[in-house]
Amino acid sequence: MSENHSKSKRKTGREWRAAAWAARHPLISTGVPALGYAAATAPELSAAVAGTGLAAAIAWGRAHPDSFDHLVLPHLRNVRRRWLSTTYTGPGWRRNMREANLVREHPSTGELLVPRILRLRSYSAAVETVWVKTLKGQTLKHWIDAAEVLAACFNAERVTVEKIAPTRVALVVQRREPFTYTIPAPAIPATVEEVDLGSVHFGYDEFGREWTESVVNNHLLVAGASGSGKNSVLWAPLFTLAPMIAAGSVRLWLCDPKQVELNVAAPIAYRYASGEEASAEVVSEFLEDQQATQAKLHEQGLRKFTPSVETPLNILIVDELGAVLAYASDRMRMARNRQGMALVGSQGRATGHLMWGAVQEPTKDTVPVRDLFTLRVCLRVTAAVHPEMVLGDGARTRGALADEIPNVGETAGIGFKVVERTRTPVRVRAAFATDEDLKALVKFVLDERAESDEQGGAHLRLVA
Ligand SMILES: Nc1ncnc2c1ncn2[C@@H]1O[C@H](COP(=O)(O)OP(=O)(O)OP(=O)(O)O)[C@@H](O)[C@H]1O
Repeated sequence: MSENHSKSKRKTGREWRAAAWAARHPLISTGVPALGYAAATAPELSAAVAGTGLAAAIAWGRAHPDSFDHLVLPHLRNVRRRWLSTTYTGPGWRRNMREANLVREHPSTGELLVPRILRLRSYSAAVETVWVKTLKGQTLKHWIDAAEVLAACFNAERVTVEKIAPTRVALVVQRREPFTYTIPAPAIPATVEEVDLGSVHFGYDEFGREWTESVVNNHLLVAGASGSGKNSVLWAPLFTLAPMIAAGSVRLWLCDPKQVELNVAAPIAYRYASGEEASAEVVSEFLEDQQATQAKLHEQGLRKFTPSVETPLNILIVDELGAVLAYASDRMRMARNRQGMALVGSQGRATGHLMWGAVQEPTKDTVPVRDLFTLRVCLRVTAAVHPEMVLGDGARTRGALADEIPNVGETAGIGFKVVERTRTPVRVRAAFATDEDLKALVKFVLDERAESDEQGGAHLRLVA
């Protein structure tokens, strides 16, 4: 009998469906009638209240654009996108779902079953996220396969899909390039105490949020074609670290095999190597330093270090990993570099020995130690296989279309990183340091050191 009941051919009545909709949208189902009632019974008072509210909003927006854009605009955008565009409301949403093959007929009633929107948030003018309750039996793959059609239906540049719960997905809809401006170099903190190594500024993400990363626990890999702006990703964090570089609690070991990119930072480096041979020496010295620190920590019975002048955080920055690990003429030297960097990659984090490297061609042949990098950024690349190589399996399908970033100067520094917890790619842009910014950074560090010297300070001296 219960079987017969579950196979009824009659659809749920309209009034019950309307009641369910009203219960799911209490603001609209109570607010709209209340407004209608107020307008009908006290039109003058309603008009005065509405007019005052509008005037106050305009005044706020003009007087304090920052707080208005932060507190009010996102809500207005949410309402506009969710309720005032045909993309996500009733018939439009149904049509889009049908185009993308994401609807189904109820087996017994023949009713059209359509995935339901749970929530929409428009974090920036360029991007919105739509949480959707999927139909029974739909998998993440169904949605990922439909992403391209959805982007076309939504009139968006890109749609990426993220699984939130067993029957819920989030669609990240990118309407246009969120980065139409260059992000200026980060400010230099005034003192060491203001530096938070767990949250170092790199730039901004597509949602308009600050892009920060921990530099204590990560080896950083930046991949990108020539001119994609790899250096900006390596430079940006140095601004936040500047007071610690000055104090000697962060030491930079720079390898500049191409002999052009990093030399401006040579005066503030602990070690600076220009050319392949010197770079190999720095890599091997770095490894020796790591091993000496391991022995020291072992002697002191410590399992972890805390960055300080006595036990500094060491960062090995390699401008072109290919030149150090793959393209050089001396095979023995390359093998030593690979072994050295593999040991740094696998054991360095415990002693504060980190490696940051840039690479144009992120293949295993070029960067055999690729998997040891824990923080990876993929800027514009030249092949569709590169985003997956850098960001992990499935990254491109999830929306990391780094190979589709146009090869024009305006896109430099734009790329993707992956949020570890959800494996969702997020579009980011690195801050860009001009030559003047870099000179100011070097000057800051040198001035701080000079001042500290005058006061008998104990920063580690330049050895390069
Ligand atoms: N984050 C950024 N924002 C805006 N413009 C940038 C950014 N990074 C770089 N650029 C611009 O792009 C140009 C190329 O950048 P850069 O030389 O760093 O690229 P690259 O990837 O290191 O190239 P190569 O591998 O050839 O050295 C820079 O001269 C600068 O004008």
